[in-house]
Amino acid sequence: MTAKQIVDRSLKTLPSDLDPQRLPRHIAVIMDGNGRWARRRGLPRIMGHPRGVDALRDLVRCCDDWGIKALTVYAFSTENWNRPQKEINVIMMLIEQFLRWELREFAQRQIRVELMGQLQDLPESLKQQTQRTMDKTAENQGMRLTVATNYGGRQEILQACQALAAQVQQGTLNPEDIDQASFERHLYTVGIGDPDLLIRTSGEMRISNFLLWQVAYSEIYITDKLWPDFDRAEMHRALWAFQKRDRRFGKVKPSR
Ligand SMILES: CC(C)=CCC/C(C)=C/CC/C(C)=C/COP(=O)(O)OP(=O)(O)O
Ligand SMILES: C=C(C)CCOP(=O)(O)OP(=O)(O)O
Ligand SMILES: [Mg+2]
Repeated sequence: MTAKQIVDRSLKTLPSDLDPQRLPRHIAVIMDGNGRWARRRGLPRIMGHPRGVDALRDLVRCCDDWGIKALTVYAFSTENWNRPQKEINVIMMLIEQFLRWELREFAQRQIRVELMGQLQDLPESLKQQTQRTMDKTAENQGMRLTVATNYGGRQEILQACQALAAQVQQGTLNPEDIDQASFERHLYTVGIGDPDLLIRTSGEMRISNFLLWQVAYSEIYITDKLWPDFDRAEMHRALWAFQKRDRRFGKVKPSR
């Protein structure tokens, strides 16, 4: 075996200092910093987004190789419509290409892909590709990849409230019976659950309207790396940091 093959193989397996029994089941990622990555190279900021897709492709492979069960990535927020139209078009085109070009790999790896957000407001061709990709991967039994597109946490919570209010109005639900479980059944993440680990790149210390309800007890890992520079070494650091955390969920440890 050549040195390169040895390195390639070692990257494919979970690093030996990580405990496979204590991996986060669900990881969510705010892929931030594409614009700054391009500007730092003297390029127009939209040139960062294709590099962002490359980083996403490798993250999907990495999570699948290392045994992560669910990955949710933030591709376009409800607030991102306020960007220049040219940049919006580039991001929409890249998401559509990603959903089309990766289909073969999704099949090989048995990855089930879904989009979440206000999908009805996306461009027609992206909506069609979304449907095709979701249909073609619906039966896959491996990792679940969810791409948050035209997603806003506040909007998600509001639409859950509207759905519950409609049931109350129809007389099929008592307001007193609304609890966390019934509320969560109306969130996009139904069936995937809350992220155990939330990663944000590019050093910003904020949530930016991502998974507001679901991150209540997520561990948060923020790196200064810009999204296009995010790689397996950084993922290794994020998982290592996660495994060092003491997740208490408001309780105290029995010995304390
Ligand atoms: C699913 C898929 C194929 C996605 C397409 C590519 C991709 C990674 C899109 C994310 C878009 C976005 C708003 C990134 C944040 O960087 P930024 O533009 O906010 O960068 P900045 O903070 O440096 O300005
Ligand atoms: C990664 C995505 C899709 C949205 C969050 O990044 P933004 O760049 O839009 O967030 P802010 O820094 O403006 O809060
Ligand atoms: Mg940004």
